[in-house]
Amino acid sequence: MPDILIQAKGLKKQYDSRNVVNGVSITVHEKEILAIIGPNGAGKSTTIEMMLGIRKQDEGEVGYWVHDYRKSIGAQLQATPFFPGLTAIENLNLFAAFYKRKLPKQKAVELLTLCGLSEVVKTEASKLSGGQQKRLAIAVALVHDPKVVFLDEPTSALDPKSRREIHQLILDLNRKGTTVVFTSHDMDEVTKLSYRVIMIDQGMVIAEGTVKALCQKHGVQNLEELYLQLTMGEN
Ligand SMILES: Nc1ncnc2c1ncn2[C@@H]1O[C@H](COP(=O)(O)OP(=O)(O)OP(=O)(O)O)[C@@H](O)[C@H]1O
Repeated sequence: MPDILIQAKGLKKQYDSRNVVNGVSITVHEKEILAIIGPNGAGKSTTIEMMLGIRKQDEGEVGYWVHDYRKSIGAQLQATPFFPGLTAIENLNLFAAFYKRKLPKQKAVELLTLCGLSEVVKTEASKLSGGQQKRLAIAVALVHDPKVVFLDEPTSALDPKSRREIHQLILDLNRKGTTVVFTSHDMDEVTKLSYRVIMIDQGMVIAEGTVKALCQKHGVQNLEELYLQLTMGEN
């Protein structure tokens, strides 16, 4: 088993006295693609934000492979605030500066091209389409060559072609050694991309393993069936 990069243990978070994350433990291994799945409101984003250190847990702890982990983790969250009036490439440069990096123009254009944004390099970020903004958020997450990247619903709201391109981007990144943790509601996408899946429901981990092993264990044909079986009876 490759090295452990991040180990979250017993994470709990309450909002308004409601347990939205209720004892979640997640281990992220080096060079894997880990999918975190579960119904709307299950607590996936909150868990990710606690793992990123941007939301404080009420209980539990998160351990990292290095002390200064923020320098080596990238994140595309569901809403990435871009800077108004700045173009795609200017936003990228600004985010690079936050990491104390100077992004050479060629590298910035390469990254935008990798994320399918070569034609809108100089377009104001706020004028990009929803899907293009999502791609820019992914580019921003990669600006400092992170060792681990968290992508929260990287393909939601994308058209099928863009979705495929993001799949390829995730696979390419992983091939180059980047560890990827992502969330998705698309079970085919999860099956195609992930080495391992963690299913969260009502703030708790209800299943964990490879898609193949989980399907065998529960006697189902595919991940969607498993998902429906394990979350049945909920509204
Ligand atoms: N800042 C907040 N204040 C109050 N409640 C919150 C806050 N953030 C999240 N919640 C609530 O916590 C619960 C879990 O939200 P979270 O965004 O983690 O779910 P999720 O699994 O990522 O859902 P989705 O798949 O819809 O993105 C939801 O009921 C949500 O309304």
